[in-house]
Amino acid sequence: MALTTELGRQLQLREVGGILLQAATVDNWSEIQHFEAKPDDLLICTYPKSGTTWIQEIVDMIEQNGDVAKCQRAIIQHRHPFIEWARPPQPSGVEKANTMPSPRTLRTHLPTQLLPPSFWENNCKFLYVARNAKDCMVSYYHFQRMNQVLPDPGTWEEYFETFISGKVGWGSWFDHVKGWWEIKDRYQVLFLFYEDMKRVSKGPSEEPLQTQDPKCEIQKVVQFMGKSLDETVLDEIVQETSFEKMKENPMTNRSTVPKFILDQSISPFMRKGTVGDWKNHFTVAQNERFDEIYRQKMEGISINFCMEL
Ligand SMILES: Nc1ncnc2c1ncn2[C@@H]1O[C@H](COP(=O)(O)O)[C@@H](OP(=O)(O)O)[C@H]1O
Ligand SMILES: CCc1ccc(OS(=O)(=O)O)cc1
Repeated sequence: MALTTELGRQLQLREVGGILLQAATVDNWSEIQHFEAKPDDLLICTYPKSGTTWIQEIVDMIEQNGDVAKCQRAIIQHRHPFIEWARPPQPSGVEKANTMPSPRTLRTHLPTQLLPPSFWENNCKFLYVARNAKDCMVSYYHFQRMNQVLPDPGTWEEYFETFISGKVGWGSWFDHVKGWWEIKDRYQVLFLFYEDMKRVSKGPSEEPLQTQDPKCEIQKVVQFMGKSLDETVLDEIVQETSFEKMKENPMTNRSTVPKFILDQSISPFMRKGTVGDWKNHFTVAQNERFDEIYRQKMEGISINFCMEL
């Protein structure tokens, strides 16, 4: 039984263009590549574990003009079709998107080179959220521990090697972030950072004014979406999309996903939601090695990540 389970976990990822994806996604690749985007589509793009669920909830709250009850209409995974998602016999992400009325908000973890070409051809809006690589690695490690349909991550030391070699679902963090950063001025891209969304605003004596202050970043999203919201609605969105609220919200915390898929007794989906948890995982030697690899892989890229707040 243990062997079957282990084999089942190991067989879930296959490559397309050198990028590991879920096997069912690869089986459905032709349908995904032929997906017909529309000019008014908004695509939420992230590398896994970068705050996808958080930005989805923010976007939905904006779309619903801050109406909390409307955001409770469905679990977050069902509100924005995940275009490369396939798990037969459930409808695929493409099928869900095709039946959705416009204007549509969709989501993807695909790197730029694997995105269905129609998104570029239709000059769609892309909302990209990036998270620093070290916290992303930590979050992905715990996610693979609790996600029973993904490969077992092994020990932290083993996972460190797996992650830097890009042998994880959706490929290398470095290539993903670089790819989206490099196209951002040629297309309609709003490029946000998880760390900016978490930044605490300080008072005159450096005292924290709030536990979390993503209002400025939320305002950027509102403008990007071509909307305008009152200050009180913005404040409501800040409150409702805080880590603490979303951790308790069954529509966002994945508590409806069965334990044989996501075992939250191993690690909760809403785990810590902080910047800098990597310091509790990286050894000094791993940190030095990672920084050197980062320098090499991100050479010439003018992107700055905040590693602690
Ligand atoms: N409202 C929120 N504020 C801050 N972090 C959040 C959040 N909602 C989810 N997250 C964090 O985002 C990560 C999941 O990302 P994704 O949705 O892309 O899978 C998890 O990180 P941690 O594992 O570091 O806690 C999760 O806790
Ligand atoms: C292949 C790993 C993986 C990563 C993320 C997934 O979905 S979600 O972003 O948590 O909804 C699924 C599989």
